[in-house]
Amino acid sequence: MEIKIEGVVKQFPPDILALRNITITIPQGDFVYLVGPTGSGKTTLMRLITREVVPTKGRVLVGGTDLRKLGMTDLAYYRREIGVVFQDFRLLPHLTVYENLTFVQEAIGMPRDLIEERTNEILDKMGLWRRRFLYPEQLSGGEQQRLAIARATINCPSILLADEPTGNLDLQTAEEIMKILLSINATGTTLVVATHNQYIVDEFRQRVISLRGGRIIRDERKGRFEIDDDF
Ligand SMILES: Nc1ncnc2c1ncn2[C@@H]1O[C@H](COP(=O)(O)OP(=O)(O)OP(=O)(O)O)[C@@H](O)[C@H]1O
Repeated sequence: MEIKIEGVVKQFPPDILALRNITITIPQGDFVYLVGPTGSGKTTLMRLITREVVPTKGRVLVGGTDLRKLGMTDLAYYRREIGVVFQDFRLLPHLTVYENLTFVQEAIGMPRDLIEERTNEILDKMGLWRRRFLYPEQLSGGEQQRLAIARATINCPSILLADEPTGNLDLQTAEEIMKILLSINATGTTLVVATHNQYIVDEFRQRVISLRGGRIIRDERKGRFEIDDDF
């Protein structure tokens, strides 16, 4: 599903302009880093795509559908197409690794035998098989993020949004997470990754959209991190 953001302004009350006239197209299968200082609008831009944020002006089209026009039922179906990963993992603490994965499939009415098959497959792929009966707090940061990515992708979303996915991880673990995100992208999933991690952006070169004060100041294929000195 192509993401098209057209002339979007987002104002939060009373007068915070989080996004100012944003226009971008992200084709299906793209890999995009969103970079920029704190408060530049990265998270708000991602929340446009999940429709947690509705534009003050302009529109957001995903797969040709204007998100503003989605009713409750269609929105719920639409959101199945979007996986989300956060810096703080947001796993369910009272469920095991295995249950964190089955839970999201049960929620969309997946048949039990398929749930079991897909859960085992992804546990294996993410190197979490031996951890399957542990609880999130018993995992390392990298393992928790692998589990969060597994959970976000197990229902095969078209788009994966990752907000600072390597923020709490050391460099080696961050690299490992990036390789997983790139392998997911290689299967055709669109990736949008907001990050402050210069090393990762410069090491795994992809499209870089740079925001400053709610505006896009740069949009480059195989871009670099490059934060100006005046910020
Ligand atoms: N729900 C909200 N209500 C009011 N203001 C908000 C809301 N969400 C975001 N903002 C403001 O919008 C601006 C952009 O915030 P946003 O979280 O998108 O920035 P960011 O680039 O993701 O920052 P960070 O790198 O710290 O995550 C900030 O000034 C923020 O305070």
